[in-house]
Amino acid sequence: MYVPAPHRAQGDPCGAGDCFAATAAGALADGALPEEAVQLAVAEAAGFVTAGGAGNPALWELPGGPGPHPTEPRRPADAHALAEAVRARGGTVVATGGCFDLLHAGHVGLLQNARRIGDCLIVCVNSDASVGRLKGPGRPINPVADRIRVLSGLGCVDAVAVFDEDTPEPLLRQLRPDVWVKGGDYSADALPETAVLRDWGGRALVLPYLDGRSTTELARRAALGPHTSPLHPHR
Ligand SMILES: Nc1ncnc2c1ncn2[C@@H]1O[C@H](COP(=O)(O)OP(=O)(O)OP(=O)(O)O)[C@@H](O)[C@H]1O
Ligand SMILES: O=P(O)(O)O[C@@H]1O[C@H]([C@H](O)CO)[C@@H](O)[C@H](O)[C@@H]1O
Repeated sequence: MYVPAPHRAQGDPCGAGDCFAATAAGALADGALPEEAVQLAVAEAAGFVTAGGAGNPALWELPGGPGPHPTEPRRPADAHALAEAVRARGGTVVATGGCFDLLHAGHVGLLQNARRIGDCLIVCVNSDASVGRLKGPGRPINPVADRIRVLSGLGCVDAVAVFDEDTPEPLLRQLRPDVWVKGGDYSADALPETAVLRDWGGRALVLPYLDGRSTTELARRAALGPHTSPLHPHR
């Protein structure tokens, strides 16, 4: 399988192989297909070389300098700073958006697949007021602080940003992601975000939809309590 580098990387190639190997191994460990892992590793190594390779300590030095570091919990990055940093090293910024009220297997599959597309995944989450206007009375079930915490706990999510408007366009104009992702319950051509991304050459994608999973359905089943029928997990 031949995977061309996304761009001709000018810089110190020292460390590019290690960057490739580490990225590919991590992607495979996250469940990526071999071809996905190789594509991701090629893009990451090209970005590493462009950003100065092993000669640029900022790419490999731990915050606070060399030496043993406590395994402190990963703090969610600031979405705007993350997008800037990834773009500066030639990486691909992927973003998605939604309410993510009661997180379910469909959400997690979408987020994991979205992360594999680029070099970071930023989740744009509707504020509580925005969810209430969109989803109706009694929503959100989970306040935004909890929705942020749950999303930030997923290894595939690098940062979360909240927006209060009815649609994420103003936030997208600030983040300028290369790729905008939604689930298969949407059509990319019909998304209002598609036109916004086109302003800077970005593109919108829809990814596979896991049938039978939705927050609404989860809430309905939870309300039925023990009388609810079992979900058919194979679907
Ligand atoms: N079953 C699913 N499989 C894949 N993606 C999904 C699934 N359900 C929702 N998504 C995607 O997750 C994102 C957040 O959607 P949302 O929070 O509205 O989920 P939902 O479960 O449909 O919620 P609700 O039932 O409240 O409408 C959207 O991009 C949506 O396309
Ligand atoms: O969780 P949902 O219902 O997928 O989130 C909504 O998605 C809309 C979509 O991106 C089309 O614009 C968005 O406009 C809305 O603000 C919610 O995020």
